[in-house]
Amino acid sequence: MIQLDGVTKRYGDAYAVQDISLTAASEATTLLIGPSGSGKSTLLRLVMGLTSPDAGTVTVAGDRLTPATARALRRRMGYVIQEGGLFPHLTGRANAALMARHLDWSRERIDARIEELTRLVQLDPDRLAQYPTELSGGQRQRVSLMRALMLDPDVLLLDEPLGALDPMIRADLQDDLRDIFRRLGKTVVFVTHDIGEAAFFGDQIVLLREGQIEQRGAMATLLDDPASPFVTDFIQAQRAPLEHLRTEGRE
Ligand SMILES: Nc1ncnc2c1ncn2[C@@H]1O[C@H](COP(=O)(O)OP(=O)(O)OP(=O)(O)O)[C@@H](O)[C@H]1O
Repeated sequence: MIQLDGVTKRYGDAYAVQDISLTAASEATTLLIGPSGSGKSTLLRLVMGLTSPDAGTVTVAGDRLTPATARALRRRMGYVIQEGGLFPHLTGRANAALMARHLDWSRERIDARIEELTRLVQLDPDRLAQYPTELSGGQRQRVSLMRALMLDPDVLLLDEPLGALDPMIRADLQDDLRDIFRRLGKTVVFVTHDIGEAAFFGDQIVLLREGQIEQRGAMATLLDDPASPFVTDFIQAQRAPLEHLRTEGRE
């Protein structure tokens, strides 16, 4: 579980995140959505301890995040970003095993974990000998997910992990990811711009606006009982595929 209490982060005079209190439950997926600049990535970075709040507290799996605990707590969190963030000079395997090697895991233990994760993320094991530039976007994100899961973290944070993928690969990975989240039962926090993706994954949807929570709840609640016109506008701003064909009377 992740808990934020009254968390504020300012850059200069501007609030990136303002007085946010939020619980991301265990064994559930919390979706952060909102316009560009609304504070989604800042929230994830605050949870990772990559940036510290000006006010408020962050608690991860029961432990309060402070400069003193951040390093150890970060090992209990897996983090995946849009382009994967893999090191280009390391093979897929070396990228996935990086933290385990840093922690002096034995070769046997690393090999066993890599094999287990390769099966979980459904990656052809041969791909692991390749460098990130030799992999497709979807394969890269599967390796990124392996890296994030290597130490079997309590928490998985994903910042637009599928944003750079073409629609068919994206749909494939969405199916696989949802299955993986359900199987692992971890606390998952997932940032996306895409309403459809949020609805597909989200047990809880948190819609941010200018660093504050505009509305949270199930997607059906945001649709049927919007807290403000902004909620409706945000949801409706995303066109359904082929919508224009209908409005042009071609269906
Ligand atoms: N390191 C930084 N220095 C200064 N301002 C920052 C920094 N990081 C974020 N901000 C500002 O904080 C606000 C929130 O940014 P953040 O990246 O969290 O938004 P976001 O919702 O993730 O946006 P996007 O969807 O475009 O990724 C923005 O106004 C941004 O310009």
